[in-house]
Amino acid sequence: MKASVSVFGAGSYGSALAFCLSRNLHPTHLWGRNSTDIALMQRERCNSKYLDGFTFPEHLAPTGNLAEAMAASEYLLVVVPSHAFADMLSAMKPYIKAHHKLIWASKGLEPNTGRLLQDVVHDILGDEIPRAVLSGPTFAKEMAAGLPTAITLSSTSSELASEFSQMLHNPKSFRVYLNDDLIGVQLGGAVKNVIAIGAGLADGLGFGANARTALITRGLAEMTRLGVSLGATSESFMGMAGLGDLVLTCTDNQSRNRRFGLALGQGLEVEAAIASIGQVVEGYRNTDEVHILAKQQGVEMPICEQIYQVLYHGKPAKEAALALLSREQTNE
Ligand SMILES: NC(=O)C1=CN([C@@H]2O[C@H](COP(=O)(O)OP(=O)(O)OC[C@H]3O[C@@H](n4cnc5c(N)ncnc54)[C@H](OP(=O)(O)O)[C@@H]3O)[C@@H](O)[C@H]2O)C=CC1
Ligand SMILES: O=C(CO)COP(=O)(O)O
Repeated sequence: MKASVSVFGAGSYGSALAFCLSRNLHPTHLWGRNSTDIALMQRERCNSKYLDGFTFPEHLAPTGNLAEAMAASEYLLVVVPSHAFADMLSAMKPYIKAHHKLIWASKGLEPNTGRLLQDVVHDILGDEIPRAVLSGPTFAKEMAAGLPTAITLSSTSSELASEFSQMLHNPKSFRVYLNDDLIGVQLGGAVKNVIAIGAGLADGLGFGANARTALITRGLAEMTRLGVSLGATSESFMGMAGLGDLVLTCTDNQSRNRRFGLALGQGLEVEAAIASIGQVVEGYRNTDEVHILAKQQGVEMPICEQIYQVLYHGKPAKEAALALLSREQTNE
């Protein structure tokens, strides 16, 4: 009998990861907070709200019962939006047992403080529970469809890294890379969301491939500077969770952050643009969080700063672009 996993967060990504695990024959419990949605998933064997058109594999069981999901598995995979991460851990805490291991795939930082999600785990669950983070260029729909995908797993426990990477790995479709730089892997997933908004904005304004590529390249430099200031290694940002995810989300319209930027560039107001996406747009909050963190660290992030000005202070996007172009010349 293969090890079972409980996935917390039945949105598009939680469901897609549950597909990968259950296809590998791991009994997979997909917990969601909305009992009506869960009942529908149990009846239809499909998450028509977030991942329509994909029939659940046999080993995937949706549940709305938190106690049951916690008791069913040793491996707990949290995939709620980052702003709900702390509440999710607090709800799970009363059911945590000594054998549990925690993995999260939420991309973002703590709202209002810009702290890494590892610090939220430390505050709520302490240091005993083995922990790992998943990040990388992985659109939910392509994973659910079983299309070839690679991801990064980072853990403080080599045992957990090895166990969970084997559980996810599928020789036909899913490749897992290990990276022991927990900080770099988490930070890449948050900052790329901000830059993807910028790439969408640039494209929405009708700027071309040159502008988009400049944003990706200089965005990578900003992400790396911030990460290194926090203790990450610069090499991590050249991997799946850095450059990989940055390129994916800046260049493909499956990205909700990019589509949000496109909508803004085409003239929609922030709230209307978010509403038009219909799923989580992590980068909106991440922009504020990265802004806080960059200030704290004394790290210059001109692209992120201009995106912050557009989203939170109503600066016209064209003015923001001009502010970037007219900066004093500098070395790469
Ligand atoms: N989708 C993707 O391709 C990828 C997503 N990610 C990351 O995964 C995380 C989740 O995103 P994703 O699944 O795409 O988002 P979706 O918008 O598709 O779904 C969000 C899910 O989270 C649930 N949720 C929201 N708030 C809470 C809460 N307080 N407690 C419990 N559940 C909650 C929602 O429930 P309800 O329906 O009731 O609101 C919904 O099921 C994000 O951090 C994202 O960056 C990472 C890689 C790829
Ligand atoms: O993180 C993602 C792919 O790796 C998903 O990106 P979006 O949240 O922009 O859709």
